[in-house]
Amino acid sequence: MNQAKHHFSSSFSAAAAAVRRRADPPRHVDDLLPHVLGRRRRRRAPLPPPPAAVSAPAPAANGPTRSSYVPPHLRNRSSSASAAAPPPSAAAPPPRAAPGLLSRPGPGAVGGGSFGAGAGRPRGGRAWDREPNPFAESDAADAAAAAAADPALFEDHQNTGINFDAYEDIPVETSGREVPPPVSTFAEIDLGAALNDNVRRCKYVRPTPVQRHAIPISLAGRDLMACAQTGSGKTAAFCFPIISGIMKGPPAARPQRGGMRTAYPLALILSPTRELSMQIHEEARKFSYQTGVRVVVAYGGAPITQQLRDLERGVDILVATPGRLVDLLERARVSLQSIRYLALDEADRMLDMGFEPQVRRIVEQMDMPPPGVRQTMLFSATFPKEIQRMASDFLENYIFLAVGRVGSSTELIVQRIEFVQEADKRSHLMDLLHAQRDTGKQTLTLVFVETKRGADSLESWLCMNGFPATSIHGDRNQQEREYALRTFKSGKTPILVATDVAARGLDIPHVAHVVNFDLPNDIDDYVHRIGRTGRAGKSGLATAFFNENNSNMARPLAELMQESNQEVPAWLSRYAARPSYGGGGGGRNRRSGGGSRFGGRDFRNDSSSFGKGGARGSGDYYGGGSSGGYGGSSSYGGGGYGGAGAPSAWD
Ligand SMILES: Nc1ncnc2c1ncn2[C@@H]1O[C@H](COP(=O)(O)OP(=O)(O)OP(=O)(O)O)[C@@H](O)[C@H]1O
Repeated sequence: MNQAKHHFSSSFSAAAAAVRRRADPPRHVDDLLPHVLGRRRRRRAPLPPPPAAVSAPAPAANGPTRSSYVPPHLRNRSSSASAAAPPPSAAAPPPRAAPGLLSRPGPGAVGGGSFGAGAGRPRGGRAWDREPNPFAESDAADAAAAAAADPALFEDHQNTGINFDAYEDIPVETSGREVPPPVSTFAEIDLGAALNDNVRRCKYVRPTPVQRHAIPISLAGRDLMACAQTGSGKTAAFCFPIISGIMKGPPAARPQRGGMRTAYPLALILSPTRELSMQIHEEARKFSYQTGVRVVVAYGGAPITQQLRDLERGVDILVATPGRLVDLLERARVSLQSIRYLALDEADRMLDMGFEPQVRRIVEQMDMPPPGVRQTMLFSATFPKEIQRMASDFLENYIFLAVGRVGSSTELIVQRIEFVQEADKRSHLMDLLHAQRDTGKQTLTLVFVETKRGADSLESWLCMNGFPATSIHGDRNQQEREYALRTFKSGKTPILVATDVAARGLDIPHVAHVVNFDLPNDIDDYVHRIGRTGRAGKSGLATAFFNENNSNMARPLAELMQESNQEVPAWLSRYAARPSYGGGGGGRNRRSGGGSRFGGRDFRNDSSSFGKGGARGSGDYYGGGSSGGYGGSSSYGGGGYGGAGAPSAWD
């Protein structure tokens, strides 16, 4: 075992040494591990032309221009409404527009009832509002990089997908009736001029595979259950159709009931963590900039008063964590009766035992329109069949989309498993960090541990040993959590020690290395954790420390690694082959046999299921429920999640 540890440590050091020998300083994690990545390395595309060209497109001579753009659902408004709210004009900003604050349609102008009918917001009086430019920061960074002629910095702000070709040969499965065909380019999709402008501002040159398939399906009004690998662009895949649909849809009818201060969003996006909700909100704000579509976020741990004020100013898209949303619904400050679109990000997490009761309450027991009336989209990188079965309650005549295998990890992430005894973990981590430091490259490292106490103690120990670190977990207050993320992102504390609260969805640029200091008990949690690196076509490195305590993970890990073309250490294969160590006792870790995820992917095609809801209570949901069952996952219980049924500690 020590031999195995030694082998991998030395291969890492050899990689680092090889990097040091290079003439050019390495700028990428590919450079960190040339021996591993050599066989898969792709040449980086030449830098595209300066972004100024794409961020400020010249209006077409005859076609519709941004200056004449009026969201379609406003075009047939009554003359009194139009008199009160002149059409928006990006070309003719209001006199008070300041740099970075561009004009947008005023609250009375867009969204009809959705913009706070009965929500107490001024209607018709104010024609223009000031919408902070969500691109200001990246534009400034681009400008600074261009001025400094530093191509490295410049490259970091490209979203052209340095290695997006990596996704091209991924197998795609769709099932369901009359599946709309995929598209190859954004130009083929009628998203609307204002949203197209934002796609360009985001520097998305072409859609990722999940976007190519999911966006046409959603634009066709179909319900969707979509599974695609971490970092492959699922956020835009559900945001674009929602924003486009709201822009083009009919004005919302003013609800008859409800208090004067009740907000009536048209779309609801639910996500499991506060930080992920904040991130989706930021993304959605960029996508909806100057479209007149207003996005508000509500999550726990932050003062509710500001969120109430935001809601009062009007909301089309509400991004929320379940706990805070239930609170708002109970106070009658939000009504779901106008909901047209429901999206669940990390849908499998939202429907496992920790969240399911709250989510069912929101979706089924409040005033939300039923499936078939609203449009529902469920997205995740992992989708166990038992969760698919539950999720089908929320859907009507839906299409199932799998980009890559359900629950697989991307080949962009180099996975390494090292045998490390508990007592040696800290010194081993130190070796890795030293090797990384020796490369001279400033990168971010995310270290996952199992418990909140473990996170605190590892953070202190790292700091004491000269490695600036911070931590995020459920016992830290929201301010501390946000501060930790900020200092990590900025590189001030380039090591973040985290529980599973940071495992899902977070898109942090420059995370080059994820270390599973403690492995989770659930292979899906592992997939999400390592997915914090190797995103958007970039490569990444994930190292996990394995020992006897993780024996139930041997088989699922070996299978996952094999599936994503990783070298499986011989000792891990031997562990995996032991009948008692395979994690084959059922529960979530079972990847093969029994019609689980390794076989068919849409549970409706599984011969053991009987269509919608037909197989509930049988098969792999309750069956085999020994280890690794839903409530028993210590990554949720002991880690950041506070135990099954207790997500409110961190939402
Ligand atoms: N078409 C595109 N072109 C270039 N970059 C893109 C495109 N679509 C998304 N991205 C970028 O890819 C990154 C990952 O996207 P996103 O966070 O939506 O991934 P995800 O699939 O939701 O991942 P996870 O499963 O971890 O939640 C983001 O930085 C996003 O800006």
